[in-house]
Amino acid sequence: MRTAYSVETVRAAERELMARLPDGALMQRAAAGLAAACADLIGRVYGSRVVLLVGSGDNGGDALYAGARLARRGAAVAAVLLAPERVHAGGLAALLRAGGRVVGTGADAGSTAGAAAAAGVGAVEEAILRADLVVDGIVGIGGKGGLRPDAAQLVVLVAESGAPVVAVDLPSGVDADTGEVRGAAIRADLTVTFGTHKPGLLIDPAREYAGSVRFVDIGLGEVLPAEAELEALQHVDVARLLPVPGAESDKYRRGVVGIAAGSARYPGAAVLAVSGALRGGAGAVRYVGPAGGAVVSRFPETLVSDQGPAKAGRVQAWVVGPGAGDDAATVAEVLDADVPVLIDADGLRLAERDVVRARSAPTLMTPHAGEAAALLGVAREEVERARLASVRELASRYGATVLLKGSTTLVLDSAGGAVRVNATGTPWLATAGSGDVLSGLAGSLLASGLSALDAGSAAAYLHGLAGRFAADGAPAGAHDVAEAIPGAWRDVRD
Ligand SMILES: NC(=O)C1=CN([C@@H]2O[C@H](COP(=O)(O)OP(=O)(O)OC[C@H]3O[C@@H](n4cnc5c(N)ncnc54)[C@H](O)[C@@H]3O)[C@@H](O)[C@H]2O)[C@@H](O)CC1
Ligand SMILES: [K+]
Repeated sequence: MRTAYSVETVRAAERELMARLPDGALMQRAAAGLAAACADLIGRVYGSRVVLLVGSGDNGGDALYAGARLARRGAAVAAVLLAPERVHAGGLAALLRAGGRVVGTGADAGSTAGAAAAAGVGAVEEAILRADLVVDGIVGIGGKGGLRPDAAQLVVLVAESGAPVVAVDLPSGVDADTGEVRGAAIRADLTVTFGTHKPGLLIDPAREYAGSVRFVDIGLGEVLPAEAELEALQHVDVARLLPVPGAESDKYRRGVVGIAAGSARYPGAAVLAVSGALRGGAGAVRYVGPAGGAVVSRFPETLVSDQGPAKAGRVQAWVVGPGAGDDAATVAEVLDADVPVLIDADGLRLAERDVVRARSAPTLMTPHAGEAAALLGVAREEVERARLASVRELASRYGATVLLKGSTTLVLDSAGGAVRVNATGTPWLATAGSGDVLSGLAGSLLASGLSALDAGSAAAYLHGLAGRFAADGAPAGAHDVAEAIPGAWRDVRD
C-alpha cells in the first residue's frame, strides 16, 4: 500500500524526528536522495549545467545542498535565488564552497540598480534556457496559494527551455494537501519526495505536474500515524481482497448480484453492466429490467427476470442505474432492499438523498465528475479541480461510500477514514459504456462479501488495469475492457 499524509501530519512527524537527530540531519538525507535522483536523470554529472530555482524556505535548502553535491561531482551549478535575503544560509554556503555560483541577483559593482537588475534577468534567462537540468526548489509543503509573480515567471521560462525538471518534494505551485493547481505550476519530469507521499502527488490535476515520483526515505515512517490521509492500493493489496471460491462454495455462497439496469432506449448499458458483473467473482448474475432479451442472447448464463427487483429472487447486492432512463420506481425499489446497493449513472439522479441516508445496508455511489457536479450543484470543472473536497462532500451529504471516477479515481467510505486513490486507469477508458462495466464489476465484488470501500477500490483497480490491457495504446470499446478483466485479475493474483 502506498500512503500519503497531509502537510500538518508531516510537519508534526518531522518535529518529532528532528528532536531525536542532530541539527540538519533530515535535510542532508533529503539532499543526498535528491542529488542521486538528479544524477540518475541526467546520466553524466560531470560538465552538465544544472540550474537550481531556490525559494526562501527549506525546500530551497534541499535544492542548494543537492546542488553542492552535484557541483562536487563536476557539474556547473547555478542558483537562481528568489529572495536572496532570506535564502537558506547553510545551503548557499555549501553550494558556494563546492564551486557553485549564484545568477541573477544583478550585484555587479558600479552598475546602476536598473541596469544591474536587467543584466540579472538576462543571466537567469540564459542559464535556464541552456540548462541540462532544472531543479525546482521554489516551494514545497510550505506553499500557500498560487505562486507569486516572480516564481510564476520562472515557471514560464522553465517550460520554454524544455530542460528536464526535477521537483523537490512537490512541483511548486501545486497544493500538497488537495492536488489542486491554482495558476502557474512547475511541470516536472520527476518529483523527489521526502518521508512520505503527499496527497497532491497522487491526485489529479497536481499528479500530472509531478511526472514520475521517487520516494526518499528520511526515516519519517516510524513517527507517522497509522492512518494516512490517502491510500493507493497495489497489486498485493488487491490480491488480498479478491474473493477465491473454496471447495464448499456454490453459487449462492459466492454471492448473487442483481443488476437493475438498461431500458428500451439503452439496452446496451444492461449488457455491459452484466458483462462486468460476470467477471467480478459473484456466483451468479441476476438481471431485472426491459433488456432481458439482449442480455441473455449475449450472456446465456444470466438469470433473467421481468418482475421488479423485489420479486426477482434473492441477491446479496444490487447494482441500479446504468441506462435506467427515468425509471425512478425501480431505483426506489432497489434502495428499499436490505442488501448493499451500488448506484450509478441515471440512478444517481433518481435516488432520493434522504432515502439513501436512511438505508442501513451499505450504499456505494459511483459518479463521474459530471454526475458528481450535478449532485453537488456545482460546475463539472469545480469537481475536477477539487476532487478530494468533492468526494468528501458527497459522502457526507449522502451518508454513503462514494467512488468518484476520473483519471485518478477516489473512493471514500461512508464512515470517513483514508481516501483510496486509484491510478491504474488510462485515458482510453474514457469511452461509452466503460462506467457500466465498472458498476457491474464492483457490484459483483459487493455481492461476494467485500465492503463498499473494498469493492469500489478493488473494482476501480481491476477496471483500470483491464482498460490498459484492452487498449494497449489503441482505442478499445467497453466490451473489450470487460473481456480484459480476467487477465487483470490474473495479473493481480500473480
Ligand atoms: N521540515 C523538515 O524536517 C524537512 C523539510 N524538508 C524540506 O522543507 C520543505 C518545507 O520547508 P519550509 O517549511 O521552509 O517551506 P517551503 O520551503 O516549502 O516554503 C516556504 C517558503 O516559500 C515561500 N512561499 C510560500 N508560498 C509561496 C508561493 N505561493 N509562491 C512563492 N513562494 C511562496 C514562503 O515565503 C516561504 O519562505 C519541504 O517541502 C522539504 O522540501 C526536507 O529538507 C526534509 C526535512
Ligand atoms: K518544489
